[in-house]
Amino acid sequence: MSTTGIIVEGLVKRYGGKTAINGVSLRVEPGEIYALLGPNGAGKTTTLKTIVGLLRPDSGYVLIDGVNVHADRARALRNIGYVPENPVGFDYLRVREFFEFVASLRGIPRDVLSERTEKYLQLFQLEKFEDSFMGELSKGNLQKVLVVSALLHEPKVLVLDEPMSGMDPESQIAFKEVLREHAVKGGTVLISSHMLDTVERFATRVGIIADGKIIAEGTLEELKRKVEARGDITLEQVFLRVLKGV
Ligand SMILES: Nc1ncnc2c1ncn2[C@@H]1O[C@H](COP(=O)(O)OP(=O)(O)OP(=O)(O)O)[C@@H](O)[C@H]1O
Repeated sequence: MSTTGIIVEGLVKRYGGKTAINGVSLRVEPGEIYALLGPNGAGKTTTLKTIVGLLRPDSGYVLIDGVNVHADRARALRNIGYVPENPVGFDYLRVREFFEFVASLRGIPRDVLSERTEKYLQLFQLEKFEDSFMGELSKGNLQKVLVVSALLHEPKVLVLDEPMSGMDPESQIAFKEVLREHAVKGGTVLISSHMLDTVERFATRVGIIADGKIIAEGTLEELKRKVEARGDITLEQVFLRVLKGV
């Protein structure tokens, strides 16, 4: 069986006595955009942080393109672009300097960096902020800068925690296009979101998590069948029915 993309098996993560995720398993193949949905506190952020190696699971494992994240984090990270839920920057670095810093960590040559930053700054309407300090940016613009920084090394796997929450509509459109393009080229995308009407239009598969467990998973059509819905029904309605156990 192929081990490319994301493989998550039996993840359990506890914070002290509290079990945040309890046996989460999922697979995201190259070419897929998998949306992880769930109510507040369901365990989305904990799952994503564990997948990118920021948290160590109490049990279970994660393979990114065949590399065990918790056994060989440095190697696994080469293939991951991660955008955290709460954007945090380096207040006294200019946007341009931040990208140079990321490029030096990632080993991106100067000419490649300038080509990529030009492309993404334009795409996300960030050109005029290139010389701004990160600490001066609005939340949405900081979020976009972090999205760009996660794309700079063109990772195979993107893990994105509610990346669109602060973005204006034009940037959301550009962002969705970037994700589609990434998937079409054989990349893998795992995204958490509360924006169900948006997710419905670009996710190829959806997982619904509640109380630390994936309670339903599939394409929108498969989920509709699961809740025995007939006719036109939105992802939002499917989501509510799954949570109610209908
Ligand atoms: N650092 C922490 N210490 C203790 N408990 C935590 C910590 N982080 C999260 N939790 C708890 O773990 C559970 C899962 O939280 P998590 O942030 O993963 O959920 P989420 O689905 O991302 O929520 P939201 O949609 O509100 O962002 C919640 O009960 C939360 O209170």
